[in-house]
Parts: sequence; structure tokens; C-alpha cells
Amino acid sequence: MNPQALIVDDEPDILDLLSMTLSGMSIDCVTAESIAEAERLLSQQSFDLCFTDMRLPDGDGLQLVKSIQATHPELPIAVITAYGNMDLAVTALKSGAFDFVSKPLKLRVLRELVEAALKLSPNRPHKNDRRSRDRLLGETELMRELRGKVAKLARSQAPVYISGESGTGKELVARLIHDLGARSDKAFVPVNCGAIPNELVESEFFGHKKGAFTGAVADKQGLFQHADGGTLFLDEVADLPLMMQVKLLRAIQEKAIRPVGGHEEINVDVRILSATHKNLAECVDEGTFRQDLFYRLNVIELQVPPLRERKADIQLLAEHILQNLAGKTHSVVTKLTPEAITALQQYPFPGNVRELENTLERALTWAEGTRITAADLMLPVATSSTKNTMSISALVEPEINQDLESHLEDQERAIIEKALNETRWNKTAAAKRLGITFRALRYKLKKLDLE
Ligand SMILES: Nc1ncnc2c1ncn2[C@@H]1O[C@H](COP(=O)(O)OP(=O)(O)OP(=O)(O)O)[C@@H](O)[C@H]1O
Repeated sequence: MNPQALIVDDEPDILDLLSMTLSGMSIDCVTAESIAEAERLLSQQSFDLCFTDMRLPDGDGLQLVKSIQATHPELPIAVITAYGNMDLAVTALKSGAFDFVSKPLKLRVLRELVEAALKLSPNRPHKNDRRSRDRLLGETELMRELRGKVAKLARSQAPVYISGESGTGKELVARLIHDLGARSDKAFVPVNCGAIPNELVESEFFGHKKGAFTGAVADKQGLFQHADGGTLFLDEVADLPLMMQVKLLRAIQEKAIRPVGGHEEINVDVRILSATHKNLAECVDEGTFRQDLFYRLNVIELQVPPLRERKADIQLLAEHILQNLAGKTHSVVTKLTPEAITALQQYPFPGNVRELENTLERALTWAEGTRITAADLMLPVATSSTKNTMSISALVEPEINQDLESHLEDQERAIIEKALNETRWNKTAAAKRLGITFRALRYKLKKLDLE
């Protein structure tokens, strides 16, 4: 049987265009001219997809989005909005619409939307639930809730802004949203926005034409093209230079990009997920992040809680990490003594799950036999503060005869070395722990002769 679509609209032109396009894709269409008629049809037969106009004779499309959320949460519903009415589109996405299309309808956009919607078959969530439980571990209420939200967001095309401290699992969450959704057979492209030098950022995102600048020896595709049909994950999005923020906003709005040195626009169909460990709303207040872009990225915010708020999951996570490490080295799984587990549960983990991974990997090198003791963990003495900052208490004893500047440099060097050691010289992770950009860290490494 062909997939069934319900189209709710009272404009004959739109009805015709939609019916023709969908029929061309072997989809059977049933039309309704009002919310009441749509609800009657929904109670009588099952549908695979629904389109609704925003303005209907007996109410607005949002009403229908909400009632379908309540009665048929598995049914993808797309809203048709007037050209340029982004506010309404965003509200619809927040209310649970799968996606939106603006008038005048573009056939390409319509087809992509329909294809994505049809990939979400109603019996997928159960399978998904097991899959996400195996990857995003945790049995605390917080983690169950998070997995529920991830599964729901995977069924939508809405941009999601993932907030949370460093190392909490934001990228893992983004990957899951992609893998459980309709775009999973296309690429998931993660990009660390803070790690791209300013002068290259535009060409990294949009690609360039041969000869566009010195060194552009051949045409090159950008990240948007790599992610076409899939998902672009903008990690550390707060670090994006302002000039690039304007261009990114345009690309998202137009669903098109122009390579550096190119004259033609290229259509792209990309779902945008973003994250940062910074407070993006504060960045907007401080003027370092554009409000309009924030509004477009943050259609839905998903918070990943810090590890210290889900201590009951620490043991489960630790055992899983040790199992993985044993698998990598083909050795017997090392166990934690009860004291070691207690020590882990009492430590605030400012670096969250990533710090737990690093702690256990380091402990393995100290552990004797197949047991990790509390001492092997070498956890820093917890400071009273549980904030996501490092303890910098007396890293380097000041020399009386030292001038202030070289003393500060020594302190800086010691803190940076500590962060680098704790992140196994992963500069991106170290920069995050230090609360500075990748670029700033690179500069400091050079200045302090640490490279
Ligand atoms: N709930 C979890 N279950 C299993 N592994 C997890 C979980 N949360 C995080 N991890 C692991 O912890 C590490 C850090 O996670 P991830 O890179 O997703 O964090 P992040 O919040 O994106 O960090 P950053 O802010 O530094 O970019 C990864 O190896 C990830 O697989």
C-alpha cells in the first residue's frame, strides 16, 4: 500500500500543487479544509505524513500540531507558512512540528521533506530506545528523560542547541539525534568552530573555487556540502567569528551557500545541531554572539546535566569505560574496589564524563593486578567549589626575587601543562577546560614555549 498523506488547507492552488507532487512520489493524498475535518479523518484512518496550512477557517495550524502531538505523536506533521514568517515556523517547531515549508512552495524542498518524513516509520521508537540506552548510558531519572527527549528530537528537523558543561556528552547526544533520525544514512559532520583560523572559516564552511585566494589550487567542497542531506554539528558555536555568524545565518535561512570565489548559489539540505559549554544567551548580551543567529539555532534547547548531578550513574559509566579500555588492549577487565567507587562518587568531576574517562585510563597505568584502588585514581583534592573550573591553588610557589610578570607566566605555564596532561595533550579539550578558545591556547603555547 502507498504511504498516506493528509493535507489540511483551504487554498485550491496549494492543495493542487501538494497533491500533484505527492502523487508523483507514489503517495496517496487525502485532503481536509478545516481542523475539524482533519481531526475526523485522523480518527478514522492512519496516515504517514500530514501537511497543514497555518491559517484555516476554524483555527490555526498550531492547534492541529498540538492536537496531533497529543493523539498521534508518531505522525510527522509539517506546517506551511507564509514567506518570511520565521517566527511562526519556529513556534510550530517548538510545538512539535516535524518541519516547515514556506510559500511559495519549492518542489525540491518539498520532496526532501517528504522523503525525510517517510523514513520515520511508527515502529522505530522502541528499537531506538534500546539503541540509545546502550550508547547514552545512565539509569538516573535525568538520563532517562534526556534519552526520551533525544528520541523525540530525532523525529524532527528542528535545529537543536545542546547546552552543558565540557565533557558532559553533548557531541554524543548530537550523534544520537542524527543516528536515530531520518538523516541517518547521510553524513554527520562535526565541526569545532573554535579550532578554525578566522581567515579560513568561510572556505571551511562553504568551500572555495580554484584561485579564490592564494593556496586555493583546486575547487574544494565545504562542510555544508559534506553534510548535505545529513547533519552539521557546530560544536563550540560561541567561538564563531561575528563575520561568519552573519554568513551562517544566511545559509540556514536560504538553505543555500556560495563557495568563496564562486558566483552561483548551491542548494543544501542540512539539519543544524549546535553546542557550546559557554552560556550562549550571555554571549548575546555581551555582544559576541548575534541575537538573530541565536534565535535560529536555539529553536529547541536540550540541556545535558553535569555528572555531579547524576552521581548514581558514575559506577555504571566507570565500568563501561573500563570494559571499553580492556577491549582496546585485549586485556582482562579491571575492577574498581568499593573504596574507589566511593571516591569517584564523592569527586565533583568538573570535566564530567571525559574527566572520568581520563581518570580511569590513568589509573589503569598505576593499578596492580586487576583492581583499581582509590589511591590509583589520584583524584585531585576536591575544592569546596563544584564549578567547572580547575583548582589553581599554589601550583607554583612564588619566588621572592621573581618579578610579577615571570611569576604569572610560571603560573600560566603550570596551569596549561596541568590541563594538557589531564586531557592527554588534546588541545581542544584542554582549551575547553581552561575556558579559553583553541586559538588562545595555541597562542599561549607558542608564547610560553610549550609546543
Ligand atoms: N552518558 C554517557 N554514556 C557513555 N559515554 C558518555 C556519556 N556521556 C559522555 N560520554 C563519553 O564522554 C566523552 C565526552 O563526551 P562528549 O565529547 O560528547 O562531550 P561534550 O559535552 O561534547 O564535550 P565538550 O564540551 O568538551 O565538547 C566521550 O567519550 C563520550 O562518549
